[in-house]
Amino acid sequence: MNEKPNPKPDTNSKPLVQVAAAIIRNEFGQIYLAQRLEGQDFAQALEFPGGKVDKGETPEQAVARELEEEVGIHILGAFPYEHFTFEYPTKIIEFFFYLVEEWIGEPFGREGQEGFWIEQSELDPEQFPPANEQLIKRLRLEAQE
Ligand SMILES: Nc1nc2c([nH]c(=O)n2[C@@H]2O[C@H](COP(=O)(O)OP(=O)(O)OP(=O)(O)O)[C@@H](O)[C@H]2O)c(=O)[nH]1
Ligand SMILES: [Mg+2]
Repeated sequence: MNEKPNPKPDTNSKPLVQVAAAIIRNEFGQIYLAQRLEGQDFAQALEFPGGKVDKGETPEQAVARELEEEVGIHILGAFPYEHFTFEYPTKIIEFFFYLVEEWIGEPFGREGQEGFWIEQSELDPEQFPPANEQLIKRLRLEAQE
């Protein structure tokens, strides 16, 4: 065959995954974070609770379901905060991050993961998966306003 080399990286073969996650913020301006478990990608990293959007679900439905499953809270509202895609070596993720400030229940690691409340101004991008960098920077900046 006489195919020309393709100068662009072959991103088309990577699966595209939609992920919905929440910035859960309490009245003291602290944010609830979970620590990813052994066996998950980016194990030990901090994350915003959430997960993959299922077939037939909207991202908003997904974030509500994931928060019930992972941290045991029932959210009363979710406001779109950031929407972006990030390319990992093996997949491309489309992220839907929501700000959640009203919920019923007290978040805890329902799947055995550790949970922490951290001051918004003290979030550290290095503790999160690489996709979160810009988001963490924005949250830190907004905490100083
Ligand atoms: N939940 C969550 N996932 C994130 C964040 N940042 C980030 O890169 N991810 C990535 O997004 C993907 C979503 O993952 P997940 O493991 O939470 O998905 P899930 O809850 O549906 O879990 P499962 O696949 O074990 O059923 C993972 O590849 C994860 O590394 C984040 O802040 N929160
Ligand atoms: Mg998850």
